[in-house]
Amino acid sequence: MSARPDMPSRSTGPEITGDPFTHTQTGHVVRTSSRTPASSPAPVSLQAVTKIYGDQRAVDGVSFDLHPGECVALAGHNGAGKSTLIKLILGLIRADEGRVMALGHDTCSPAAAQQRRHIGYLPETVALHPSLTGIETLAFYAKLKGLPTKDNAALLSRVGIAQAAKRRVGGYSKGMRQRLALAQALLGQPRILLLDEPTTGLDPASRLLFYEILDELRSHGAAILLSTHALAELGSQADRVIVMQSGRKIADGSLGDLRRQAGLPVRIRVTLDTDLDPSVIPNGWRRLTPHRLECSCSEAGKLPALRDAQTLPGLIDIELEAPGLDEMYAHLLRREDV
Ligand SMILES: Nc1ncnc2c1ncn2[C@@H]1O[C@H](COP(=O)(O)OP(=O)(O)OP(=O)(O)O)[C@@H](O)[C@H]1O
Repeated sequence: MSARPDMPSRSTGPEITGDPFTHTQTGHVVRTSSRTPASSPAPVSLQAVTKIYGDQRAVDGVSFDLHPGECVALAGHNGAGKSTLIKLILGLIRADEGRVMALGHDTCSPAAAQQRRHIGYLPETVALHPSLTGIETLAFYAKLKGLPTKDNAALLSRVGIAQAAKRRVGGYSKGMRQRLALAQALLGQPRILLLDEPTTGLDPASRLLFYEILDELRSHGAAILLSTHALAELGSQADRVIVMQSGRKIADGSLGDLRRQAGLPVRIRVTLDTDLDPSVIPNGWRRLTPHRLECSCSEAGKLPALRDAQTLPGLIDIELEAPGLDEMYAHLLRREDV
């Protein structure tokens, strides 16, 4: 791959200052990630951005920054506004209100067009020409971006399809096409990478390779935004998760922040080797079977409940079940519906 161009010398996005909290429209507050330093320039900055189609607010007053080396997952149901946000950052569409900055320029300004070669984009639906070979496809995209083609063979190798470089794309499997599409997004080692549903159609091995590539790009300082429905899968790869609903940003924070904020119960289950007398079941516990008890408690109530569990006669096992990402995500969305 070619060397990464220099980062912009000054910040053009708003400084991250005193208030580390995101306030949602229903008054809920989520602490934002503390990982990103206030001094880093934000390669992407959205300020109160709205995009309207007819009477539909596809994106409604959304603000956030993406920092160098940061990977942010953009989650939300169908129609939440994820792809529209990505198109706004790419400068493919214009915001009706607010401002979208990428690499120091308003994305609708003529100067932004010069910067687009430093932005990698993997669209949700990948349309590759079936009669071109893999290496020809990359050469085509490199030319569009005004980049040299000398590193393209190495790039195909990086995404694991070097052996198919000279085969026509029409004969590629779905996973191979997705890998090739990822390779075109990586051309020129982008400083911003926008990935729309990137793991759709990838098998487990391809996913692992994809995560490995994400890590590598982050370590080179790329700012990555990836949209997903599969929060349980991709959320754990991200430094931060932004949850969208009906065009609005309803949560923004690390997974830990979101988990704490959702306040979902932790479940503790114990197995006993004796039939327990119901009169000795501690407060807050319920009997699942004569040998199994369960307690649902808050994070704060976890340790006291575990202490209770240890006093139970005939204890042979304790299982702890934290709320899953999908459960937390569903809870955040439900909460906003109220
Ligand atoms: N060009 C357009 N013309 C009219 N409405 C549009 C257009 N693009 C998007 N919308 C509407 O804006 C809303 C947000 O769409 P968007 O594609 O951003 O959602 P999404 O979160 O990416 O959904 P999905 O997960 O299904 O891809 C939807 O209601 C959609 O119908």
